[in-house]
This record gives sequence, C-alpha cells and structure tokens, in this order.
Amino acid sequence: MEQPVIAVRGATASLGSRPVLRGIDLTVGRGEVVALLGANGSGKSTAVRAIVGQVPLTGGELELFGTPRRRFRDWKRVGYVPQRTTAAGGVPATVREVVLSGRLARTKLGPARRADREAVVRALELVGMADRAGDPVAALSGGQHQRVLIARALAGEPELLIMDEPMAGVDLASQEVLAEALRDQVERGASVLLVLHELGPLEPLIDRAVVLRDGCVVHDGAPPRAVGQHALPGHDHVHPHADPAAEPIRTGLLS
Ligand SMILES: Nc1ncnc2c1ncn2[C@@H]1O[C@H](COP(=O)(O)OP(=O)(O)OP(=O)(O)O)[C@@H](O)[C@H]1O
Repeated sequence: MEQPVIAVRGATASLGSRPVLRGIDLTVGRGEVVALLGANGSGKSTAVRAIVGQVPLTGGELELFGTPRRRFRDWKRVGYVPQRTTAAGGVPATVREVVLSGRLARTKLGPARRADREAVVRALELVGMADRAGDPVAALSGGQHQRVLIARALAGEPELLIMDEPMAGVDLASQEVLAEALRDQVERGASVLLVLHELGPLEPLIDRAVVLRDGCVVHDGAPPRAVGQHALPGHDHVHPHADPAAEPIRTGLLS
C-alpha cells in the first residue's frame, strides 16, 4: 500500500491529568478525505492538535508523510485550520495579510513574490472573499473570519489539509462555497482530515469516517448515513426533547 500521509498508531495523550486519547489508530491515505466524528469532548480536537504538534503524545506513534512527527519539518506540505477562536478577531491585520501568512513556510519570512500574491488571490476567490481582501479581519463576521482562515490554509497549496470544524458558524450558502473549495483541493490531489460535527454539504466528498468516543476509535469505515442524529455510535443525547410534538430540526448527524 502507498505510504499514508497521516499514520497514527496507539496514540495516547493527556490534558492536565486527564487521559484524552486512549490508544487511537488513524490513517489518511494519499488523496483520501477522512472525517473525524464524535460527541463533544470525545477527543477530536486533541487528536488533530497532536497531529500538528500542539499536543504531545504520551505513547504510540505518529508519522506524517512517512516521517516520525518529531523529525517532520516540511510544514509547507500541511495546511491547518484550527478550531475557531474569537481571539483572532482582535488581530489588527487585513484579510490579505492573514491569508498571506499561510505562505510563511514557503516565503521563509522573505518578501511576498508574485506567486505568493497570486496564491492569496486564488485562495480568497475559492472561499468567495476576494472582494474583502483589503478589509481588516476585525470587521468580519464569525463565518467570514472562518472563511479567511480556510483561505489561509489553502494559500499554502498544501498536500494535506487538516481542518477542525471548518463549517462551525458558517451559514449554509457559505458552506456550499467551502464544499466547492474543498472539492477543488481534492481534485488537485490533496488529502484531507476534517473534524466535523455533521457531514452536511461535505458528505459527498468524504471517503471514510473515524468516530471517537471517550478517546477511543469506535468506528472506522464508511461514513454513517445521514438518517438522523441517533444513528451514530457515541452520539450524546444533548438536544432538547422538552416538547415531544416539536421534533428538533435534523441538520445532520451530530449536531
Ligand atoms: N486544557 C485542558 N485541560 C484539561 N482537559 C481538557 C483541556 N482541553 C480539553 N480538555 C478535555 O479533553 C476532552 C477532549 O477535548 P477535545 O477538545 O479534544 O474534544 P472534542 O471531541 O474536539 O470536542 P468538541 O466537539 O466539543 O470540540 C474534553 O473532555 C475536554 O473537556
């Protein structure tokens, strides 16, 4: 089999004294689109943060492009969209500057060249934000901000995209735009690992789903069919059922 772009075996990690990953296996093959699903707190974000080196593993193995994580330096091959935070809204930068920062591993802090500027324009077009390039990011809505963070990851023209809930807070029309942007990446051969709450418009793109529960993998295979919220193993029964006549709106698998 061809070398996977992500290979995680028996990974364990703790946050504080709490074991959060309890021996997970996770692979993403070249050109594959894998969704990482699971209830709140099941360890999805911790898993992707471990993959990008933000959380140390206490055990197990992790390789990127066949290289053990601790020796991996080729970050220009990886685009990462972190789970949305509000803190970045205070950064005094324009949309163009934030997206250009996605080229840092390529520009090596040198001046932006024409290829860099063109990649920024392309990435902004892909997420439907080309007309906002000169605006301060502080002036954007949450969903627009998220699209800029996705454009930042796309601007680096990565071979592997890792996105933590990229659709969080993004309206349905923009979700379709982002799904299209992702399809474009997959067509050009990118591999993708996505933390998702629900498959939504991305469903047709997803090759495989890995479901976490309490820091363990409970499913690795076909994406669960969108038959409702209860279909998924590990689903947290958290949505309101106060009025049995008012069936909650089913937006997807895990919301
Ligand atoms: N800094 C921390 N210290 C201690 N525990 C933490 C810390 N950050 C997260 N946790 C706990 O680790 C567990 C896993 O968190 P993680 O963010 O990986 O879950 P998740 O599956 O991504 O959840 P969500 O869908 O809510 O984003 C949770 O129980 C969380 O409360």
